Amino acid sequence: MTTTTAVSLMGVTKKYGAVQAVAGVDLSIRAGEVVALLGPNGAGKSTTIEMLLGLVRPDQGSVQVYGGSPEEAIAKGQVGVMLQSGGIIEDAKVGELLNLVAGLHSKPMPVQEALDRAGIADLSGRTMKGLSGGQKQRVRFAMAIIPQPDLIVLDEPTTGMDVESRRDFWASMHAETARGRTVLFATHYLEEADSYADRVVLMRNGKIVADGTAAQIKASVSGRRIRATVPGANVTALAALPGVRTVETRGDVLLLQCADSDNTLRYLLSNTPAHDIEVTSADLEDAVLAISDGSAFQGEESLA
Ligand SMILES: Nc1ncnc2c1ncn2[C@@H]1O[C@H](COP(=O)(O)OP(=O)(O)OP(=O)(O)O)[C@@H](O)[C@H]1O
Repeated sequence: MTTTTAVSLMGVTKKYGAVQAVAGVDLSIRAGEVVALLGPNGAGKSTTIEMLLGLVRPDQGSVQVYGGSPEEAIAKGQVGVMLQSGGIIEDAKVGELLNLVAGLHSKPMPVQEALDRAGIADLSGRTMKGLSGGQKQRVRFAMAIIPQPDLIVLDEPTTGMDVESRRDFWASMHAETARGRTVLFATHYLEEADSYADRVVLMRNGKIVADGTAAQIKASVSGRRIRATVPGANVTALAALPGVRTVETRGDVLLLQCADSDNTLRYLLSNTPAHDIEVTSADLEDAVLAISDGSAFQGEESLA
């Protein structure tokens, strides 16, 4: 069986004035994958997405979507897009806007179905400008799925949503991925990447610095976190212990990141009045922090 490549970026770069927004990205996404593009502000996520959609032309490199140009894939209705802003007529009613979008595509799903799938059937008669940020995001989601696309691209889709709306949104999204759609979404939320993506692509300074499952990325950061109450702790002495990466204090509570937790525990129990000790594995947040400050990997492509 051949696997279809949905997206292929090769050697893509983009500079804005002196800012190297994207500094050489290679990314291939197979049909059916759900990929999170994760990274801090200014990492180059939106620029990468804009190049993938043909909205921004790369300085160098090539972009292919389903084997053709992004423009061709979009014209064929293969790509549904949900960007952070734009695409909305503030004076239009939700239903009217969706009818307008449906009219632009050759095989749209019925507007009522898009409303239902986005969980906004009750908003059909409402004017866009009266909606909350989270409700507008759901309308954008409905607009993205109307063409019945093979690939859905979402740039920070849950910005402006509260926790419950985010959960509902991802439930709707899950129904789409269960239909076999390929999804690429940019996010700042680690738990979204962890919970909803098959694959996490971490960007920093315009480059991909890690690419793998959330579990692989977590595993790349060996070590443990120790939390303990240590009255009068000598932070300098603890920070100097072999295997201790960082020490944070919150009153008498210490948080230690350690490559060698056994050694650190032995020290704490023998040399300090430490109590209420908890030891936990590094989580995705630790991994991302470690990768982002460059301490986890020597090479850029360790997981790629
Ligand atoms: N149109 C533009 N003109 C000038 N600079 C830009 C433009 N778009 C992006 N940049 C710059 O390129 C860099 C990458 O920006 P980009 O928006 O791609 O990052 P991001 O990872 O999506 O960030 P965020 O999470 O804040 O949305 C930033 O330094 C940004 O200021």
